[in-house]
Amino acid sequence: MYLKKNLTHYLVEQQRQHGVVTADVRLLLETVARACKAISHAVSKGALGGVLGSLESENVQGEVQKKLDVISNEILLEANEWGGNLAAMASEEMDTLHRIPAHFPKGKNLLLFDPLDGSSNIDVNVSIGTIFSVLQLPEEANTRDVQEADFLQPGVKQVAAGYAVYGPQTMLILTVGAGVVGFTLDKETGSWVLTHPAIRIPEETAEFAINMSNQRYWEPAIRHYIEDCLKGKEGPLGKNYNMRWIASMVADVHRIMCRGGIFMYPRDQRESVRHGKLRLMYEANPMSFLVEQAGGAAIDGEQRILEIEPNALHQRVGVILGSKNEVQRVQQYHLKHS
Ligand SMILES: O=P(O)(O)OC[C@H]1O[C@](O)(COP(=O)(O)O)[C@@H](O)[C@@H]1O
Repeated sequence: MYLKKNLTHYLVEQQRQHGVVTADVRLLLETVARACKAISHAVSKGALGGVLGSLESENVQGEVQKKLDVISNEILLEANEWGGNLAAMASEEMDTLHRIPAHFPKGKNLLLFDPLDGSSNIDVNVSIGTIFSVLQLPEEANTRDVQEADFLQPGVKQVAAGYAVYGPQTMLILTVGAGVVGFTLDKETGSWVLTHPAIRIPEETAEFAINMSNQRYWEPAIRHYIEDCLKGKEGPLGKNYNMRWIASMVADVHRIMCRGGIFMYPRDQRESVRHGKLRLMYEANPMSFLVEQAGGAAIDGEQRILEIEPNALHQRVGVILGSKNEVQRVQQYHLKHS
């Protein structure tokens, strides 16, 4: 064997032997992966490429955009416009949907992405990533212009999801609904090599990830849970917990994919930010699909995230995901304290 199994080989197998991915979704995923390579290249240049720092613009959420947020968004749009596999795209960085221009063939899928997640880490050389989700275009939209409402499908309808993490290695973690696999970018050959053929999240953990500085805004359930974690072996949970917080969801979730843990960005008690920080369509849904496919669980507090009926493209939700038994434990705290 001279060549290691790569992304194309894996996807062709999923299409031909297992029938879990269609030809157009396979080609679409290859294009997204190609875009991630270009983003990885831009990220790795840093100050040498003049790509660090902020712009004067704000995105639809009122957040200041980093240069690399905008560059990554452009790369994903440009790579995916002409392939004929998509009807429209939606991005955390754009106010509304982006229809495939009329001079390109219109496909039957929808792509959603957070082009560069973990903005606060871009300029300080800490891992960041790209998150993406693929939905099918509803039948009735084939004969008319795509609308925002066509994207508002619950996460269980996703046909594929994944993320690329730009860290010490560049990796692509992917699900097409048949488990979770991981590829490492071989920068010499430019190939996404299958290095993690069956990612599983351990059911038990004693490691949590949460931004502790928001403690005063948490719901009572999360406050009680963390208080009990901090009591360690002598407390009601009977074990000593460790805390990790990178502040890039991609990197925090990737750690959980590798060794288990629980990640929380809970809902906020303040009226103005009641729904939490993370976006359902670009962050919570794709990550929940991946986590469940790896044997973990993902809830907003009480409810399974993948079953939430979305009401807006940029909707925010509480996110609690990771090792199954620990997520269920937090769900119990919610049932008890709500
Ligand atoms: O600044 P905080 O509260 O630590 O938030 C960090 C969280 O925000 C995010 O960076 C998302 O926000 P951005 O999309 O603006 O990057 C997540 O990746 C991360 O988990």
